[in-house]
Amino acid sequence: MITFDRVNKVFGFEGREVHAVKDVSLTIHQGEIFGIVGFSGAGKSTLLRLVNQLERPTSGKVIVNGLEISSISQQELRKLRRRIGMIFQSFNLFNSRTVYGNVAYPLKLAKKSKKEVDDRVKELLRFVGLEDKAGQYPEQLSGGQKQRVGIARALATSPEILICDEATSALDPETTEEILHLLKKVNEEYNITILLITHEMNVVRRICDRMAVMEKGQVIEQGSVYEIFTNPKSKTAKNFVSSLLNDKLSPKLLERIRRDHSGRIYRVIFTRDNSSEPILSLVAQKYQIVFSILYGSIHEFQDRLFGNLIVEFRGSDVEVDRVVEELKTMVEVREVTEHES
Ligand SMILES: Nc1ncnc2c1ncn2[C@@H]1O[C@H](COP(=O)(O)OP(=O)(O)OP(=O)(O)O)[C@@H](O)[C@H]1O
Repeated sequence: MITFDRVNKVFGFEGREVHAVKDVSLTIHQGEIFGIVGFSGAGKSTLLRLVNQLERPTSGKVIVNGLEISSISQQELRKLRRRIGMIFQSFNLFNSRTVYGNVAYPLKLAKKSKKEVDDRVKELLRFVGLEDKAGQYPEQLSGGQKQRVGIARALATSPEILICDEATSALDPETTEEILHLLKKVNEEYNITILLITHEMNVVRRICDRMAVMEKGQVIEQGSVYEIFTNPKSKTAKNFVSSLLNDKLSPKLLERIRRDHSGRIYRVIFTRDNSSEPILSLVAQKYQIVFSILYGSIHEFQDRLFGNLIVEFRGSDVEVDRVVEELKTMVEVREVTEHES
């Protein structure tokens, strides 16, 4: 659906060159929600802007629906842009137009009849839950409502792709949840492929199927969200993941745990679709030892669980060794050392 094939983008800036996108190769499949994360300046926005030719690549190919877009005519480009909707962190609504007027705008540009415009605007306002706000102006709306208008407007011309540029970064956590839920509905009910950029791992965890991590213009890691969250390879991905999973033990915390707990301490990682508690309880019961969960979390990734727990086992060395051996057949277990914390 969208393919970046060894794409580079170099900007000339105050007499020097900025290599904003470096040799990026990436494929986003039809119907998926794909997230790109990275720190500020990593090149995410530039990569997005290459998809609808707001930027042209310095080298390499950007292919959208089989079309290599740097070689298409102006007319084809206009058509392509109608098939790509876009929403922004700052909503970019027309303040002088009503909610209705904002959503109707791209339809009028596409020269739809009055009835077609009216039917479509009403359908979309219903879809985003704003039927009763049609006559209001953006300044009368909350941030979440404004983004709903942004989404309705982006969907007006029935695009196949929706590009989201930090679409929830200006919203509070509860409103973010509502907008993510709406984006998921856009993806499922209209079968629209979504490409989003964000610096919030929670956004990716909640709705994306696959993801890429960018750093200094390059894609340094890509894969399923579950894969990257449960087994990040690069230092940057590890940092992003632990910011959300909160799974790092500071040396201070480890010291306190050691002081307060005399048993042997292990990190237990669940990456399968089984719940942590019964496994730990069953094995502990079998060998008659006691365990306590000292720290950690269990996260849900769409329909899969990931648990990362710090567990103390109390019993004789032989018993604990047996428990650990048995647990290792089901989950990942490793002794917590100063080094790994
Ligand atoms: N038009 C431009 N002219 C010159 N340099 C640019 C231009 N656009 C982007 N850059 C530079 O390219 C690099 C990547 O910027 P980009 O905006 O793509 O990163 P980003 O990951 O989206 O960051 P942010 O999250 O802060 O928007 C930065 O160093 C930026 O300063």
